[in-house]
Amino acid sequence: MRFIISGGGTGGHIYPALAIAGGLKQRYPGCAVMYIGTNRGLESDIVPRAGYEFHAVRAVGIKRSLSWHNLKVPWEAWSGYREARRLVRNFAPQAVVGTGGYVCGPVVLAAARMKVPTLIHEQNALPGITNRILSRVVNRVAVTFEDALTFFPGRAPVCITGLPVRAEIISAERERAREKFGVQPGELLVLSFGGSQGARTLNRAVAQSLKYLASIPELRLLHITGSGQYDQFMDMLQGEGQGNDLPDNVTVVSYMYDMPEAMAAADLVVSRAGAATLAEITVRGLPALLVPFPYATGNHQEHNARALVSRGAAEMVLDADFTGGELVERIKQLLANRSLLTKMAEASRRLGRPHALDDIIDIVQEII
Ligand SMILES: CC(=O)N[C@H]1[C@@H](OP(=O)(O)OP(=O)(O)OC[C@H]2O[C@@H](n3ccc(=O)[nH]c3=O)[C@H](O)[C@@H]2O)O[C@H](CO)[C@@H](O)[C@@H]1O
Repeated sequence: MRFIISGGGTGGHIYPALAIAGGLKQRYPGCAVMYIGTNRGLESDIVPRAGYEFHAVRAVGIKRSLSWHNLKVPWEAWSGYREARRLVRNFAPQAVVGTGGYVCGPVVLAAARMKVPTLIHEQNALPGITNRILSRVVNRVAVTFEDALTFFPGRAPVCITGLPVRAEIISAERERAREKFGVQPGELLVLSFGGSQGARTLNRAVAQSLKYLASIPELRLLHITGSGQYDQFMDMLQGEGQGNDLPDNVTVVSYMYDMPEAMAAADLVVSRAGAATLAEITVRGLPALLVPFPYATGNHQEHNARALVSRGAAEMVLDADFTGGELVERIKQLLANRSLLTKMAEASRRLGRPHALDDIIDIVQEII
């Protein structure tokens, strides 16, 4: 068996692509997987490290504002398409899977026109432009959120599969994890973080409210600042009159390498609304307070957050309104209403899709 996977630009498209590549290797032992990306995207670094054969093609996105750059677009797009066509022809895959990002355009289009079975996976509740266009030519579309269905009214059948999460997110044991993070029986662990890079808005709100949060006896806080933002967070704490010594029930780290255990130990998550984060939260059945990153393309994080909020799994506060005072208010309300927290947890679990990867590979099996 031979498969081509394509998706790139940011980690948000690449990690699901790698998860799908891994799923194919498991389902079809000995299969060959080729990954097509661009030389500029993060994929040119991550994919070879993950041990996959990597090829680059040219791919361009149209700038939304008037720009000279747009004059180059037709030529670059045509060149990329021809490069992709050549790779598909020579590799002769049984199926091609795209996970979004500009580079998917030429690759999936070339495959579809050569009658190779194609599937695209969309991570967000508000689909990206490339996937929306490709949905007209592919055999199948897989989406993470039910809310994305309306954007794919074309002829290809659309399935809700969810987004594959790391196996450890599902398997991490809660009791062991709580012991590891020093959570005492009866304590409620709030896990706060701002996506893979951290988020200044969350850091500021946590710094502003730390004194109050630390004074709640049944609460324990695990806050992740983001790799580049730890020192800045500590400066913010100083500015709030909090010394460098953190209260006993507060732990602050710059990056959490062990997110599966942190999620397993948590009772409430405060975070941005990236698709991977939400897939992890819902697979673990955790209630969440979401603060969407307002500058994500098309404001898609707000759409992602609303997909959880509208089903009672989360509350949302917009970035502009998220202050220390607001965080305290929301946490106070949730602590005072444990039955609401339980209901949110149940709603979250109902949205979780622990079998996302299997379901996606099943679709690949169907189209070949
Ligand atoms: C800023 C931005 O535009 N982000 C987009 C990007 O998300 P991006 O991939 O940056 O962010 P996500 O929230 O989807 O994922 C963050 C990942 O990092 C992990 N993590 C985070 C912090 C930490 O300390 N340790 C750790 O392991 C989380 O567990 C999660 O797996 O692509 C997604 C899918 O297209 C989109 O939904 C997001 O909106």
